Formats: sequence, structure tokens, C-alpha cells
Amino acid sequence: MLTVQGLTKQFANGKGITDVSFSVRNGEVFGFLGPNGAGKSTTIRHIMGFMKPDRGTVTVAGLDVWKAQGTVQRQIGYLPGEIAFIDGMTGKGFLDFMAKMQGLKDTTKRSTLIERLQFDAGTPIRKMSKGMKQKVGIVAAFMHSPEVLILDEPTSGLDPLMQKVFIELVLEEKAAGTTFLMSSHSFQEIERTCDRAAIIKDGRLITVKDVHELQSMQRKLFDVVFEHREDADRFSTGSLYVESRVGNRVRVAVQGNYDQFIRETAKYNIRSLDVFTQNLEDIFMNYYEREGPAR
Ligand SMILES: Nc1ncnc2c1ncn2[C@@H]1O[C@H](COP(=O)(O)OP(=O)(O)OP(=O)(O)O)[C@@H](O)[C@H]1O
Repeated sequence: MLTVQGLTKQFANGKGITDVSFSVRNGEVFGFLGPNGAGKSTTIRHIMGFMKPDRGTVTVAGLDVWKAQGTVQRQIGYLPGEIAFIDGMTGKGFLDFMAKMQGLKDTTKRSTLIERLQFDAGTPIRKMSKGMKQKVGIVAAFMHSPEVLILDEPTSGLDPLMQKVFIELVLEEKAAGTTFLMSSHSFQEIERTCDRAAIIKDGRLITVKDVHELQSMQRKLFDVVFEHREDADRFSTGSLYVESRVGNRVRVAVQGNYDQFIRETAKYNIRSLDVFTQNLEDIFMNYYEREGPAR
């Protein structure tokens, strides 16, 4: 559905993106992750056909986004990182304006979205908080049910409850077959919604990973507190990977193979057991720190 091939852009200050390639399948939710200034928005602006690349191409549904600018932009729902609103408009005024551009007459979906995101569309935009403006942007991107949605940090400014509503909206659209590309700093959001995620750093793509594969790479830490000190001694010298030991409390790290952990702990009297999961953020941070850019 969406293919980015060898995309390269160098700004006058030497910053930019270099040889970025990936593709997003039909109906897939694809996450785009990276630290500030990594090149996420620059890549997204190229995908929208707003910028001419120095090298490389982007195609959406087989059309070159730069050459077929207007056509492709009409097919895509887009939420920019920073929305440029027209002065003096209310949220409703802006949505009317966008609906006209999108050729949209039916306002049913728009009303449902406003209701679910819980904001007053009659408020002048200049009086809106960042979160409210973001909600207006989300409604504008979703209301015409586009086949492809490109979202640049969609939940920035939203409170946790609204982030949850947003995730539900994405999952519903995904179930209806919509293709997504979204950049995010929120790993929870990526974990809950995406099939695959790309990591970008210093303008280069480091890796593209299946989100489920990443989840299976998660390490779990178990804090086991034994009734008897001797049991803690015996357990600590066994075959499991012991991270630390303080008194009767032993912390072991387990990745993937839980059978062995359960068999070993079942041999003893356990007073308590706590689990800590390494979240996707930690896994990605390992990547940020460990891997140089893919060359
Ligand atoms: N028009 C421009 N002219 C010059 N430099 C630019 C321009 N646009 C972006 N840059 C630079 O290119 C780099 C990538 O910026 P970009 O906005 O794509 O990052 P990002 O990954 O979206 O970051 P953030 O998470 O902070 O939004 C940054 O160093 C930025 O300063």
C-alpha cells in the first residue's frame, strides 16, 4: 500500500534523512519510532508529497506521491505534528472547511468522533488547549474514512483517558481494513496498536521489527521470596539466571522459557512472588544505544 524507497533529503544545515526504505502492507498498522530530531516528521512530510526528495521515491497505492500530489493527498487522512489552523475559526468551522476539501457531505462520523473525544467543537481554536486542538486534528483526519491514515504523534497533548479512546479508534479502523503509519513516542500506543514498527535514529532507519517478536524478546524479572534461607541458597545455585540475592529474596531473569522457572520454584515453599516486565521502551532503548544506523 505504501512504499518508501531510498528516501534521502539533506537540509542546508546538514540534517535530514538518508536512504530510508520500508513498506507498509495493506491493512497494516505500522509504527514509526525514534528520539527527537530523528527524522520522523521529515519522512512523513515526504510521504504526504509536501517535500521533494533529493533521492528516492514514495508510492501510495502505486502512485508516486510527489508526481501525483493532489490525487494521493485526497486519498490519505493526515494528522500533522503541528496543525496549521486558520485564524478566527472555531473547531466546527475548521472541520466544515476540511469536509469541503475532502468532498464529504455526511457528518455522522464526524459527530460520533466529537462525542467520543469529548470536546466542544464550537470553541474558537485560539482558545483551545493543545489537547483540544489535537482532537480537532484527529477528527479531521478520520472523518472521511480514508483508506490510509498518516499520523504524526497523534496522542501528543492527550490525557491518558483520551489516549485510550484514540487507541480504540485505531483498532476499530484497523478492523475495517484501514492502513496506518503513525509516529509516536508512546510505546504503549505502539504495543497496543501496531503490527510492525520501524526505529529511526539520526535520519537513518535502524530496524523494522514485528511488534509481537519484540514482545517475545521481553525479559521478565521474578522476585521470589522463600520461606527458608536454605531454599533460597539452593535455588540461587541452580540453573536459572540470578540477577540478585538479598536475604531470602532472589531475583531471576527469564526470557521466553517459563517452564523451567515454574519447575524450579515449585520445589520450595514460596512466601511471595512479584513479576516485573521489561517494557517495549526498554527493548527499543537497547536498540537506540546498541545499534548504529543500518548501512
Ligand atoms: N526544514 C528544515 N530545515 C532544516 N532542518 C530541518 C528542517 N526540518 C527538519 N530539520 C532537521 O532535520 C532533523 C529531523 O527532524 P524531524 O522533524 O524530521 O524529526 P522528528 O523525528 O520528527 O523529531 P520530533 O520527535 O522531535 O518531532 C532535525 O535535526 C531537524 O532539526
